[in-house]
Amino acid sequence: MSLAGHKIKVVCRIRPFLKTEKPDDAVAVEGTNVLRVSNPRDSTKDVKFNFDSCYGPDVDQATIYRNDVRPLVETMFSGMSATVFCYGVTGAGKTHTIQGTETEPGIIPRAVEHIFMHQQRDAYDYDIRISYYEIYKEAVFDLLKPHDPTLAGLPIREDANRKIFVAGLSEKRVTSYEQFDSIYQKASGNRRTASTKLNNHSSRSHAILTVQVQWQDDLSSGKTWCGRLHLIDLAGSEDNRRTENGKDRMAESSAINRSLFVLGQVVEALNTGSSRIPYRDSKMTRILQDSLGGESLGMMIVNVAPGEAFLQDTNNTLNFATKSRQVVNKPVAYEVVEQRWSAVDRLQHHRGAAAALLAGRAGKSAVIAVGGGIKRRRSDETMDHHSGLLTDGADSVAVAGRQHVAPGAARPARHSDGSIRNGGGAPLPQQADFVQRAVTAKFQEMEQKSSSASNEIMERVMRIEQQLNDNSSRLDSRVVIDMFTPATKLKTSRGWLKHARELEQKGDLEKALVHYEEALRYAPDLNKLEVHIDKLRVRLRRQKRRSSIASHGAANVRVGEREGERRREGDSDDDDDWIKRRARGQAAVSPKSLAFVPPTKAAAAAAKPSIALASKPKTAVVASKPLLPVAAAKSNSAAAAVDGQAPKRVKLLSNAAAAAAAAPLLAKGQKSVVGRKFSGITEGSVHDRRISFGSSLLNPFVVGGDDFDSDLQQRLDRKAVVSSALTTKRLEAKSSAAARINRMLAVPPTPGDDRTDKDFVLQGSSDSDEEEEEESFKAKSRRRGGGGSGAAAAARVPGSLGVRGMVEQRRQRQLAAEVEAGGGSVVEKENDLFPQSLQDTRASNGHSKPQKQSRAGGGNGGEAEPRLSLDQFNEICQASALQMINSADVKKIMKLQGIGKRRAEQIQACVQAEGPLVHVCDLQTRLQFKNKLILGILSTFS
Ligand SMILES: Nc1ncnc2c1ncn2[C@@H]1O[C@H](COP(=O)(O)OP(=O)(O)OP(=O)(O)O)[C@@H](O)[C@H]1O
Repeated sequence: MSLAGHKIKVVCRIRPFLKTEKPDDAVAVEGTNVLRVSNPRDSTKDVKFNFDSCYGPDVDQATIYRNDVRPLVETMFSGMSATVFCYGVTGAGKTHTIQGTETEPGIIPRAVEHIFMHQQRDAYDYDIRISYYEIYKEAVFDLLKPHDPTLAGLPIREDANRKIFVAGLSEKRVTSYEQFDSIYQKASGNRRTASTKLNNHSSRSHAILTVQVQWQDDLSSGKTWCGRLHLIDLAGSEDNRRTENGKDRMAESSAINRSLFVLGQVVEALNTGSSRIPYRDSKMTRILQDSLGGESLGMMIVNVAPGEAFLQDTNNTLNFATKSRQVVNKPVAYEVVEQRWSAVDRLQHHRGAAAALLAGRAGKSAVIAVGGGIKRRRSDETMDHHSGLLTDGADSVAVAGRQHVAPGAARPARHSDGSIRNGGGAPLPQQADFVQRAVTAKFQEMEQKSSSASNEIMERVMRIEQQLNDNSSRLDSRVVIDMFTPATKLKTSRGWLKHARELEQKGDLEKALVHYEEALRYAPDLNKLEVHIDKLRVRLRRQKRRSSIASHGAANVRVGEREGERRREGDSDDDDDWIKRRARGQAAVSPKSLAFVPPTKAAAAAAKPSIALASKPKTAVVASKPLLPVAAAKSNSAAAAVDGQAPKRVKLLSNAAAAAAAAPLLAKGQKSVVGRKFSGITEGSVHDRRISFGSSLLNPFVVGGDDFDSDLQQRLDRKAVVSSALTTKRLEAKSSAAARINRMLAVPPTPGDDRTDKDFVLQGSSDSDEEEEEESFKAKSRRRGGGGSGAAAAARVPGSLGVRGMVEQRRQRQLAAEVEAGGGSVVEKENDLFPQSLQDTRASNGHSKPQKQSRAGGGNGGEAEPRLSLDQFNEICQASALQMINSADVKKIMKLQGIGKRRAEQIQACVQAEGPLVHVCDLQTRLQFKNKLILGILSTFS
């Protein structure tokens, strides 16, 4: 039986005036179902509302129950679900209506009493259970259990019949009204209430009591029916200006108002036929889902507070109630409400299924009917359909406790070999025993499987729910994965694995690793995969190290080529490209760094070797013109090797020479050897460079010999020791630099100071600052080819000699000295500073000073220039920084380390207002700059 569209029943009740209220006639009942309300905008006019029933303030609880609620409760005994909920503003009498008082019991006690009376009257054995919970601040709490603040709210779920239920909610079986009353009173004490300005016992939550009645109408039929009654006391909508709620009450109030707002939206959506009904937008509407447009019977009691004071609220409430009246439910008839299988039914079903299975294995179809003489149930039919094992019961004969085969159907027979085959006639007793045993065993097995599976599923669901509650704010990926079934996990894992393998085959190890790791997340038991991932990680690390070494090696050589230029990461496009090409075997050496030509015959022919290679060179000769001073300083052994018979180590050559040296090897097809050796150079060079600063005989640009690899290996082994020593050195250097800066900061020199530090700026130059200044200007103008303008020079600030100016000055003086001493002309001179100091280094190491061919007649008569000490260099930095600062040019100033536009403008203003700085440290006194910043400025040039 099913009821066609059933509109929600709306009943209106006006509470009497409280003692504190001043009576008026703003709201009144006319007849039995009309409510007259003064128009809140114009009190001279009235607004009328029609409802199913309207009750004035003097109507008692019993009348309302008898007239409207009782019929609904009765529907329970037809296996239906019904919901009664009270709606209204705070203090309108909802709790009074649904719960009542001891002297005036409300709907709940009356309904339960009615159910028990029904039980006594009927012959059925009713199983009555109650559950009671509240929705407090959008969380569901079980009221039948003592309140535990540490517990998170319970989740709301939907069962297979799309019925809403609260997972994990406790149910209590009640056998008498007294028992119910004691439980209910205790549970009501757990409900959250508080005093507000409008209600001393204001409900702060929505409370839902569910009474479930279950019974079996006929033992032989096995039909179990279940009717449910939901009695809901909604919290009242609140105007916080009137309730004067505090912070806590406000939070509760906003949750209440929000859920009531969603309720309004649900009703609106139902009335407009919207495709989306926002039930899920609040817990309360989710609970009411079945009662609003669902399959329950619904009734809303609209509680109205009388008096003008509530007129606006009353109007809103009644408008909403009017809209709700249009909501149509489609209650489902009791015959499909719920059907439970008894254990006997299940056993019989499985017996039948197993017997059919056996018959099927025997090669013949069998039509076996099962059952104890009872009529077929709809659920049986469903099972039959799914299993495909049982056929229409109309053809079958069912006798309790025995199996019967349909007339004409094949029957199993026992043959001499004991096997069961198809045969005619009635089954033998042995056959019946055998089938019975097989069926029982099968049944037990299936039972076990299904119970363990359902246990497992339940456990999983509970675990997931727990995790979801624990991680309500964020959905952890573990939680998400846990939601998958084991089969899905495995499938997903396989998908990741497939992709990972493809990527690995393509050589994209990094991505492959990520995919493998994903696969492992879904299938953490795959030990082999774990091992494979570990291996892949090692491979990847190696690969990265190699490529890092390669790139550093290239950069290292580039450092040599650019002679002291600071290596900047990211400017190695060509080298990166080269590295890639090298990996493909298309390039031998970096185009920028080493002068190693591509292995083409044309290049080989074009190149003219400037050095003879040994007859059986075991190594490639790789060279680059520029040398780091230290590399050259350590190149004695290499030079010796060049002069010797077996050039196992060869000094760096010019680019062309290196190309020429490499060409024969390449031409002879020793590309691989060259490659390997080159690879050795590249790989080793990073470490070599570091080590060569120490004591190694090899320098980074010299390579060769069988012992190279072993030597390299040894040095790599010592890498850790050396690098830690280097770190210590660097730290020492840093701290000493900092100390120096601090010294400078402590006693800032002034232009008038007597410089006792002979290393300062220009060693051996004029004693006075004026002379020094003049000298620097001269040097500057000389560097510019004498074109320096006097005005520009005059604008220079004392002590602001630039780095280039100083270098130029020194060079000029040296040249003059050389010309004076040797009388020869300087034909060509190195422009760079370092080759000279390199020579000085060699000289100071006791080696004969090599004479450059280009210095015609130069001899070695020139006075060796003293090395530029670190202090000198710092002073140069200082001077340069000052020059930039005193230029008062924002753009220039901004080039200093740590100086942004704002600071630069500050400095500019300061210089313009107070004149040029004498010392960078003056920034501290003038502009309150920190020492750290001054250190940064100075480091611009270091
Ligand atoms: N029909 C009635 N007869 C007598 N007193 C009533 C009636 N209805 C309500 N009251 C009284 O009005 C007051 C407020 O009622 P109640 O607590 O039921 O309001 P409420 O709508 O549940 O408020 P809230 O939403 O804040 O919980 C109570 O003191 C209650 O006793």
